[in-house]
Amino acid sequence: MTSDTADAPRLFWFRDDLRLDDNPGLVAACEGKAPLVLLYVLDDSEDGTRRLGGAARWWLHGSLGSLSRDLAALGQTLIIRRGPARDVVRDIVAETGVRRAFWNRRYAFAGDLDSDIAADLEKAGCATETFSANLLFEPDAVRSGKGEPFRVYSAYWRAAQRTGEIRNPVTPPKALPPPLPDLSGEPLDALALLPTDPDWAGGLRDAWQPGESDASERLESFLADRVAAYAKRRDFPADPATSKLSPHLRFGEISPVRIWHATADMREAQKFRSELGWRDFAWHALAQAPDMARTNLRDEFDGFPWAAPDEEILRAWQMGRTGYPIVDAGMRQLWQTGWMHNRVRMVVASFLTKHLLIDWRHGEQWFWDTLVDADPANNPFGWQWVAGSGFDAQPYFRIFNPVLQGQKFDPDGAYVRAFVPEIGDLPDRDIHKPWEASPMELKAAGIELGVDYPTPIVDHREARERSLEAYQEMRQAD
Ligand SMILES: Cc1cc2nc3c(=O)[nH]c(=O)nc-3n(C[C@H](O)[C@H](O)[C@H](O)COP(=O)(O)OP(=O)(O)OC[C@H]3O[C@@H](n4cnc5c(N)ncnc54)[C@H](O)[C@@H]3O)c2cc1C
Repeated sequence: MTSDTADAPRLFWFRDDLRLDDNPGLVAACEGKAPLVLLYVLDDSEDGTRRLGGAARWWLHGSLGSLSRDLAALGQTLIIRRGPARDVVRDIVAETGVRRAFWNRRYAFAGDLDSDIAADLEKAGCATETFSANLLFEPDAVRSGKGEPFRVYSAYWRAAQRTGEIRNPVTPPKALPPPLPDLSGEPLDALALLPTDPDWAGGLRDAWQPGESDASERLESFLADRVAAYAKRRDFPADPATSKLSPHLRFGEISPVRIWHATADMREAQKFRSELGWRDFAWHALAQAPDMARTNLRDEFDGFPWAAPDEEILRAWQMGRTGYPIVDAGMRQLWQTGWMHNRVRMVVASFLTKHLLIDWRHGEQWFWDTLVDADPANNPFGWQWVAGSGFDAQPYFRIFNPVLQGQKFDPDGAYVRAFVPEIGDLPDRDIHKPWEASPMELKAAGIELGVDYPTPIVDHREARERSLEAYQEMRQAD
């Protein structure tokens, strides 16, 4: 390396790794004294990445604000720019004379885009160095004995753990090289990530604080108070039993490697750690099928006879007005807080695809727009898993009964009462099936069914038969 290159400014490009702790690319970029450009690019061009939905944009605003403040405390500046990443990165390198660029790796379509950008930069005389930072095991690192990727989680996870030690986390830099004077970006507000007219984000503000420090506090409190009961209580949506780290992980405010090592000596954390394995597995699947948000992983589902789109029915599901309390509670939790409990995600996704026979892509898109943790791998993976079209999926013919799911996982109705308050005065016996309450009970609870709360939009038994027939039709056509 010439001294010219050693003194030239360096670039670290932040993407889904909005943190200082355990950020290998950032640490490498900080070696030496050359000035450092710290860049974030908001790319809505859909070239290699998916345009973020509304709730995720709200989160991103908070996360970038928090990162900017943390960097400012170390004398640095986050340069925020907008536009197709390929153009923005190429331009900033030309503008600043950067000769070495660093980033943490992305995968699937985003990985292809990064390879194109690296090739552009090499041509312009700028070397690139990339790092593993956001998964425990990168998608290509886990292979069967025959060198094949996996389609079954249990085999994948066994093989992953045989591939060797997970790297040690790196500590955050104590000091950062100076910024380049006179280099400017856009103010965060100019990205217009927050909703204004109307401002629907009140519930999100009440529920969350994006940013690295809240992520690590959440991990600490989870490990101190809740991890021991996680395996037993994680399916009960009224319990604060899970970590709620998903949006922090989605935006890389906390590293899975940091979490892995923080739980190394906790036997009781095994189940929790295996959920991080599912996250890796979803990325392993996305790397095999980058179009997973649009294309069935099992192609016999291409012939599935989904119902013709019915806006009114879809709207009832989206707004939590199906008449099935556990489904409605989940959909309202999502709308109000930008998050939904995992068990209930499975129930509402099953209800959409099986009871309503609506193509899973409609649900996936709604989640993409409304979840603060909307994730390019986990979201389509979760939808295809429930719909039956995915890798290692739940069989299509396993159809959740929303009443039984409610009674089993929300036995005293606390979750339903929190999000469907208009039926909150029904006795526990009826809370998951208000249509079976007696006229006297309904009156005592102040409910007129069909007026204050809907009657079920489909009958469970009929819907179940219809969806099993649709499944048979697909199998016969295949
Ligand atoms: C239809 C459907 C859609 C989903 N969409 C998303 C999504 O867009 N983003 C997302 O992060 N998760 C998604 N999930 C997975 C799961 O519901 C959430 O990760 C989990 O509810 C987040 O809550 P938590 O952080 O408290 O999880 P915890 O139980 O505390 O788990 C810790 C972490 O492990 C990962 N994890 C947990 N469960 C899963 C899982 N089943 N699959 C993959 N990773 C998992 C998450 O990163 C999570 O934060 C979806 C699941 C379904 C059924």
